[in-house]
Amino acid sequence: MVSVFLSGLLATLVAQTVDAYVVPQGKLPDLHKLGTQDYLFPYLAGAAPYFSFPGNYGIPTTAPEGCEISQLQVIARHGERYPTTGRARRLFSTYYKLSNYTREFNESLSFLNDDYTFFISDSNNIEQETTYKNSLDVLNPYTGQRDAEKHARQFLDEYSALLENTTSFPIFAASSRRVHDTAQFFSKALGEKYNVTLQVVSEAPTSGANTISAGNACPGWNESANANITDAFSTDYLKNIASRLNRQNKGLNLTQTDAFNLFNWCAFEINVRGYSYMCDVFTQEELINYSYYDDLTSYYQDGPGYDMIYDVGSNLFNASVKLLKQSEELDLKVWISFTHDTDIVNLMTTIGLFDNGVKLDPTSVPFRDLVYRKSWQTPQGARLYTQKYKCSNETYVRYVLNDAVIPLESCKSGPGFSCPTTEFYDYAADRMNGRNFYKSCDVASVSNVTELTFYWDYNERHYNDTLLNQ
Ligand SMILES: Cc1ncc(C[n+]2csc(CCOP(=O)(O)OP(=O)(O)O)c2C)c(N)n1
Repeated sequence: MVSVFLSGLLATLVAQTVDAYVVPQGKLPDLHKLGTQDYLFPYLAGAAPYFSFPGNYGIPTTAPEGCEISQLQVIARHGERYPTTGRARRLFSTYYKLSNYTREFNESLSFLNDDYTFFISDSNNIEQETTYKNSLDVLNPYTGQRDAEKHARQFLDEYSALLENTTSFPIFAASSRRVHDTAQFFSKALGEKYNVTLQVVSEAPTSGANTISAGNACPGWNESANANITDAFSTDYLKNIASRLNRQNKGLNLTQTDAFNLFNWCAFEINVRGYSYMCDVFTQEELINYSYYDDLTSYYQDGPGYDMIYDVGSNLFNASVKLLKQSEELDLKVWISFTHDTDIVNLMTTIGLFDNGVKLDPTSVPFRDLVYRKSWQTPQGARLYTQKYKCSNETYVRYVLNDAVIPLESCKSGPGFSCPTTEFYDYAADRMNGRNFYKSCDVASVSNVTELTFYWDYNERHYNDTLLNQ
């Protein structure tokens, strides 16, 4: 009797354990495609899964011989995700067009003939991080959850010494749900030794300057400010894709907008499923055009091509420099924050990491002189590390973006191509001279909060803002 009861209990337990891991299995024939498309990621406009920065000179990211890290700041993008509401709407319109096609598909679209299911199968997932649970294939190696967990382990591997005397510390997250979830996956993956308090800092415009996401509190920003420049980029590559697919599939009526959407289909399907046959639609030339269009629009909307961005990025840069200057007095040596891609791009613009003064050319793809490659800078899970280290009696600052040391072109005389702090503080002051986020963005129209304080007042305020699906 007891043994019957025990075996019943065991069966229930096993069923529960197994059930906890029930996620879609994926299709067997697609096994060979899973996790094999990394070579495309640098061309997918930052929508593809994480990849290390390709412009890497191999400078070790660890502190140079004889030097010791005294402060680390991490600012990271959320991980792999489902498309946003706007993107999903556009993707569905192209998907409906294809799903209403009544003939057999040919050539690169023939994968749609098989029992293809669209990768957004539950609208609740829109805007959200991809996880083991909501991923469309149990073997998807690119979930945002896994990325954050792996990042946490990599961080511990390199920097756990900085937490030697600190087991309780804050991690800051903008209040977007996917950003928060990434911060939480990261925090949990640090292990039970650490007691992390997530500080969820509002990204609503009312938070004004006290935000990790200045881009969300900048009413003065105008998406079309430089549209006259970016619109000059030829859309022939999109027309070519549409006409090739229409030629191969009689009666199909794809437009150049559909062709543009297919790039997002390719990128986000990889986030969700771990592979995408849609990526095989493009030629290398088309991928290059697409990624350059992303560089170009980012440069003129969120980078050095739009003067206001130096003010926007100064909100975080100013706080970062303040933390660096206070490193001796502060108990905490590690400052970790999570936010959106544009905020990191804005920050890097003010820092001047990818600004060689050459304005991006909208009339053709540059090869030799292109240093502003947004499509390389902020893939899903992107991470910018600010390192401060001490060697003998000197201190230095340098940046590591997505596993690659990116020296400051005008200040790199220190060990490991770092910038001596004495010079760095002047450099930073110069970059932010006359810059004012609050004024330039007309923040006063949405908030009276003029200063970023969360790094200094989190202990009293306990930031715990409502999460937003944006
Ligand atoms: C300076 C600035 N203000 C406002 C915007 C408008 N804006 C567009 S996207 C975005 C947030 C980032 O969203 P998303 O593109 O979904 O990036 P992700 O969350 O994937 O990192 C903002 C604030 C902007 N791009 N730049």
